Amino acid sequence: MSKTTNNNGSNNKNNDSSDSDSPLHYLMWFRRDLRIHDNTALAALCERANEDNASVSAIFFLTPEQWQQHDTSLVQVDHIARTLPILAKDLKSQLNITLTVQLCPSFSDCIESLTSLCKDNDISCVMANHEYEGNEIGRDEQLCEQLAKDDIEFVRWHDQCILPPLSITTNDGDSMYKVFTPFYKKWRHTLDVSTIQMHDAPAVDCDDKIELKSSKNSAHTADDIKALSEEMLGDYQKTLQKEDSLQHIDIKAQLTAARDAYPAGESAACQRLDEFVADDINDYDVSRDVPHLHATSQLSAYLTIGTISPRLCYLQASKVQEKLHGNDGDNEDIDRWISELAWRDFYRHVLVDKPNLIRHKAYKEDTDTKVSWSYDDDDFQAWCTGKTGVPLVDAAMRCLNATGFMHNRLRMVTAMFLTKDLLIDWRLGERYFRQQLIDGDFASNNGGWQWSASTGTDSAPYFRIMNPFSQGSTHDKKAIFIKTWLPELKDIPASTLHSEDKMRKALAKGGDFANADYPAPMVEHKSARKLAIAEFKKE
Ligand SMILES: Cc1cc2nc3c(=O)[nH]c(=O)nc-3n(C[C@H](O)[C@H](O)[C@H](O)COP(=O)(O)OP(=O)(O)OC[C@H]3O[C@@H](n4cnc5c(N)ncnc54)[C@H](O)[C@@H]3O)c2cc1C
Repeated sequence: MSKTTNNNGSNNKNNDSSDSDSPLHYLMWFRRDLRIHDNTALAALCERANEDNASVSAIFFLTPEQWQQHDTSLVQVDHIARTLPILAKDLKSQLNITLTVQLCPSFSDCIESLTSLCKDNDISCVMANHEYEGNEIGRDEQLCEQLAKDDIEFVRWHDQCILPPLSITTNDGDSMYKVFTPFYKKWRHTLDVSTIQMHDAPAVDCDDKIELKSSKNSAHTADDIKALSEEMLGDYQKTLQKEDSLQHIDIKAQLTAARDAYPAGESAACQRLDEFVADDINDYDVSRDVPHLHATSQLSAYLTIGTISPRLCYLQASKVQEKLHGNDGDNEDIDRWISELAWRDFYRHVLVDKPNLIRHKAYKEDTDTKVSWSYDDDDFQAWCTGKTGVPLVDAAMRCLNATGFMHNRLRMVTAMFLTKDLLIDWRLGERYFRQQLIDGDFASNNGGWQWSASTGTDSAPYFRIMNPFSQGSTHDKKAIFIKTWLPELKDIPASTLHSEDKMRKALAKGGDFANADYPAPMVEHKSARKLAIAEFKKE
């Protein structure tokens, strides 16, 4: 286990149970790790509590102001809100821990609340899992200082990745990999030669529980947590509804779709993993690029808020690989899926190595001065609303707006279209995705956008620009996905939908589908491609 602490974890007067007869109280601070199994901080805290005969309480802060500042989507906030009562029940029944959920709009409120919670309740040790984004790091550092003043320990554990950020370094020293393939080889090798640690928390023995004294904006039972979370969600929804840029989203329909697709809680996430590993992983390499098949795991929403551990995902996939293909057995499907989990780790490693990314900087800094990005609002709105006249792009954007999810291949296609065909600044697309995605996650989203815009580390070469029409013909041959999301195109043959020239002719005055309620392609791909390449070639 690798951890960071505001002291060395030893000789702390508060944690020496022999010093005093009064029982010790410890606190688990849940953030993006809303699960019980293989939660590194939770396991460490419960083990220590049992050694010290201490009680354990848990806290989660609802931070709507901060979420809004980070463009967290309503569907993701809803997913968190739906998960909390389930977590509260599981903690109580399985680990003898009470979860308190408290409304603390911003991170500075969290620092204040947590400090007074610790003082008021005689809490001597707080544990949490690391978060790697800028504001989160700043919050934790400030809190560390605050708590240290009162000799309260604050210990953080690496938990979000399969292998902790900065742990995979180049062979010649300690620099970080900038390219995925060598990173992946080292990552795989490290996992092959060492046993991966899973951390399951023991139930807490000490019954001397404290009910956290906190403000009226807090809840301690599953029912009260549900009510408080729903109230916060309603306010969050109202705030977002005021934003002009989101007027085209049917928020209620999006919420309903996301709730149907993503039942909340750790058991639901584990069930999804089991089903994927049993039914779909063996076809992954072939089917993962066909959007209408839904052949990927759809675990990202759970991984993002931490209702499932990435190590469990890796272990389950490895077990199937071993069972079906033996110890040395390579299997392209399973290898491919594991490599996607490694991409998730890779982008977190990149973020920790280059914290500037959080300040909206391009990884390849020269692209920030060289490329004259467009900020044309009409073009951007056409992309957001799925009205570009490019069927695969529009179908993907309408799917995102309606469900809060978009298939990986389509994320690449739509991101490339925005940044290369429309030459719009990738940061606008990155933000829009965060505002809609249920799995919105800074590192993976930023990584995906900078890959597509050719501004990132190991990104797509600037001259290799996807043609969104050919992408349709390769990955949605019969246009099943396109027609699902663009019913106005249902009568147009797939071969027409996959050809820019044919579409222009079909939709033009006198064309076969001139009456279709659908615009002609807003740019000519061939000339847009030339312009984009010229921008990147500039000295
Ligand atoms: C422009 C763009 C933006 C993206 N934004 C996000 C985001 O905000 N949050 C997010 O989780 N993923 C993001 N991705 C990565 C990827 O699209 C999603 O993780 C994937 O579509 C989720 O579906 P799944 O769970 O079925 O994935 P599977 O194919 O089943 O993959 C398993 C897991 O591996 C991880 N993973 C897969 N592909 C990638 C990838 N390219 N980069 C990083 N991790 C990956 C995810 O955690 C995923 O759940 C983005 C990709 C692009 C190109």
